[in-house]
Amino acid sequence: MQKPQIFIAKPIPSEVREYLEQHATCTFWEKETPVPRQELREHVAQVEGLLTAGGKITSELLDAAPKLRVVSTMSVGYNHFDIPAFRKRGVIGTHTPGVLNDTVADLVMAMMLTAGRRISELDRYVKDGHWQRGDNESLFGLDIHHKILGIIGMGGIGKAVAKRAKFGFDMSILYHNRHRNPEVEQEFCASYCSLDELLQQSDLIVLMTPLTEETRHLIGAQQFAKMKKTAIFINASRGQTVDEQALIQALQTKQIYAAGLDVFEQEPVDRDNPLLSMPNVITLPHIGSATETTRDQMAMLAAQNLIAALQGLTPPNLIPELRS
Ligand SMILES: NC(=O)C1=CN([C@@H]2O[C@H](COP(=O)(O)OP(=O)(O)OC[C@H]3O[C@@H](n4cnc5c(N)ncnc54)[C@H](OP(=O)(O)O)[C@@H]3O)[C@@H](O)[C@H]2O)C=CC1
Ligand SMILES: O=CC(=O)O
Repeated sequence: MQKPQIFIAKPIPSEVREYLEQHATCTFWEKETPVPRQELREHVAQVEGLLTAGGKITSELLDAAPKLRVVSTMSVGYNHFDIPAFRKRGVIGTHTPGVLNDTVADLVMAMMLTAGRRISELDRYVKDGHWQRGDNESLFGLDIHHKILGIIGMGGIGKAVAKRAKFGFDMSILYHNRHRNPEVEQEFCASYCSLDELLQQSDLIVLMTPLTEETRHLIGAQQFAKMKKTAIFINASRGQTVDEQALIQALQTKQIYAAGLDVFEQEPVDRDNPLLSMPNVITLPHIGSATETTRDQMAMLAAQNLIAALQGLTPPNLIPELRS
């Protein structure tokens, strides 16, 4: 049987490359920079399978790809896929849930601790030579342990955060999803509550929902107004789940204490974005899953999803909305 043609739109580890070459005729994009749109259009016009990571897969791109049968993204989020367009054309879409949960949760914990104990700010303070003898109360921060953590989006990553927070830091867990999850409630003694209750009661708030039409700007001015003045807000989901102007205002007016952000409405973030000059805001370049081990696992999973679907099998991680 002839091997399918595939385009791999991002650099991948050599063992994943070898696996793909066993099963398909491959064209690899070798550069770290994203494939320019026109080049992507030319490549997808020739292939049955695409392995990607972030660029938008629109109906216009799918129209330019008459042979394309499968698009596999090396990410758990798939808000860059036009799902109705996939459905209409019968294109299969896959993603990489699970393998990154612990790595993203570690980063969320790191942001909570960094924001609470002001680690970035105080690191700068020492390096800039401001440290003097004596106990300086202006350097004090907030505890994380034994506090109330509210998780909005208690899915794979949310649960990995809850585990660390409950068993590592003795925190009490509140959560808000569209559906209650009795297992989560039992495992972490977590309490289900409305979004408003969670915002009002939590000392730390972690936003971990996918980006959908329902969650776009889920957290805006009204929601920040409900938070405690000592609240630490962490977003590692997608930038568009938060109204960034409202977040800036909440920080400027001290409605909340601090924020940890791995994602922004516009990425890369604008250099003149006010969030970048606030000492109580941790800013990271969307690196939630970015460890070598986890990225290798994600690349292999994305490759296995792609090949399984091209072979007519049900891929391990078919996008939920595309399951029949
Ligand atoms: N910063 C980074 O590098 C990374 C970011 N991400 C982002 O994190 C997101 C979550 O990943 P993961 O945990 O694997 O996803 P899951 O699908 O496992 O969990 C998502 C959770 O969000 C809940 N949810 C969905 N819609 C809503 C809503 N409207 N209101 C409240 N809760 C909602 C779901 O519960 P229910 O269905 O009951 O509502 C579910 O529990 C990804 O989609 C991605 O955007 C992921 C990896 C890395
Ligand atoms: O943002 C990363 C992802 O896996 O989704």
